[in-house]
Amino acid sequence: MVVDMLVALLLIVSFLFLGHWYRNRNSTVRNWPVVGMLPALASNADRTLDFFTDMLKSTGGTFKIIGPWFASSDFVLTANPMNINHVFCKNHVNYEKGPELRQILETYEGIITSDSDVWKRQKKALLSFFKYNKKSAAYMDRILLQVLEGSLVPVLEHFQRLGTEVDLEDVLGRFNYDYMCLLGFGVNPKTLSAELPVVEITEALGHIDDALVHRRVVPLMIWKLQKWLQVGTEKKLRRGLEILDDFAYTHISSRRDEMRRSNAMADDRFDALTAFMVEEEGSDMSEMGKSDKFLRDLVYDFLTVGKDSTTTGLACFLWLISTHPWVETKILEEIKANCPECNDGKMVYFTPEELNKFVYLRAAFCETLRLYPPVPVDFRSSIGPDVLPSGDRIGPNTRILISLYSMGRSEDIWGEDCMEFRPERWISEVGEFMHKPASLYLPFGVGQRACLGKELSLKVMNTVAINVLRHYEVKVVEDQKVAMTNKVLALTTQHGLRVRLNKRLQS
Ligand code: HEM
Repeated sequence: MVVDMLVALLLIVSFLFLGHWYRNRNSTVRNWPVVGMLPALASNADRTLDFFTDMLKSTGGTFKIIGPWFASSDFVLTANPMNINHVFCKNHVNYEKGPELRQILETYEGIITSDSDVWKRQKKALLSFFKYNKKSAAYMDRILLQVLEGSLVPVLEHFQRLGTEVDLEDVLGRFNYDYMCLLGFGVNPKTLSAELPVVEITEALGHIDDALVHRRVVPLMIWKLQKWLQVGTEKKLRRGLEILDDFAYTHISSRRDEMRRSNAMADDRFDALTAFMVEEEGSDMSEMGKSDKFLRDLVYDFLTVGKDSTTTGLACFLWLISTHPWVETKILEEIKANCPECNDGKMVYFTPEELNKFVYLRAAFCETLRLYPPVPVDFRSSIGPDVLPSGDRIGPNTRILISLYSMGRSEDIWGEDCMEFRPERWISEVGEFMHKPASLYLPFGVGQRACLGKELSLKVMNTVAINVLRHYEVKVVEDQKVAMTNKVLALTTQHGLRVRLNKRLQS
């Protein structure tokens, strides 16, 4: 009797298994019973972005990833321009960041993860700062020159004189951090100095990032258990958040004190925190908008949102230029043509209009961000059911991953040479810059949730690039193989960008 039951059970299991195999026999990625596509995802964990790109290539641009049944982690992956336009623009009301992302960040409600009213309030506050008026534009320019002349140049000079190698990504990260602190709270923490000191707050931000990536990839119950036990990345996260809170609240209260004392915003003071506090006064912001927690979340945005993206953009640009000498030659010619008087060794600075004259430089940056978008994958979650232009059906509460990385490497969009770094693809026969439609090229996102710091970061990246390239030849050290992390949240190099700097002879 028992044997009969076992045989029957075996037959049923075999039948189900064969049925499952038959249904999935043509699938690009094997979908196993119980564990779904987890084995394929796990075996490609060190090349997730490239794995996504390969899959999307062989499936026409949209693909459903099935996670283990116990983890409810299925998602739709797409790099189809029409789907992206649909999700970001046409039917954006049906797609939000979703509760899952917020659960990962817990008490922090930064603009990147917020939705509905919280997002509206944060966007209003940030726009009040980013909408350029003369005062804010002058402040942004002044602090950019301050960090460039006061920190970046002396540090690069130091390493050039010593002739030793330096991790340029680390240097650029510190540069951007100091700049963002000045922009965000009017304080220069001077993390960029020749000693490259260990800085508690940036270390804490690193630990927070690691833990958030961990929470994103492991099932919810695993990280909740680790949190409860206070082990691994969860332990570091807790400490990191304490340091961050301390940092943010100290700045908020000292700024409130300053404002109470002076009762006005000094003309030379146009950091975001001060701007938000001024905006608070008598504004229609709710009590929540006026709270210290709201300001803390905005401080967190400033410390995280743009700093790493700008660093990655610049580091990848300088790496690609150093490995494509013919591109470097053209950029140097363009710099010389546009500022013939720039031979005195001083920093040069350009307005956005003047930067438009640097057609080849602009093309080289577009090409860099095409191949290495600092935000490689964007997330959305559906509210109700929908049908994508590709014909794929979307259920309610479905996670959608939009691979900007795969889009930038799509043969259908960029042609057979899509993997080549070729700035010329952005320049017309008459030498003019050729724009690409926002539905095909969107390293800064598109639609309602597009990047608010795009203009600012382009200005910073172009200004730094021009000044570094004018003064130094950047040589990647021979034994370093530069590779990207392939993580979906943010692109960075795996082992930094170790370079030597040779002084350029001014001609
Ligand atoms: C190379 C540099 C940068 C890149 C590639 C980049 C890219 C992006 C992308 C793709 C998004 C859209 C995210 C989404 O749709 O979910 C975004 C959003 C955002 N970015 Fe950037 N960013 C950069 C620099 C900056 C800087 C320097 C700042 C601020 C100083 C900034 C502020 C923001 C903000 C506030 C949002 C949120 C907009 C919203 O959700 O309404 N970004 N960025």
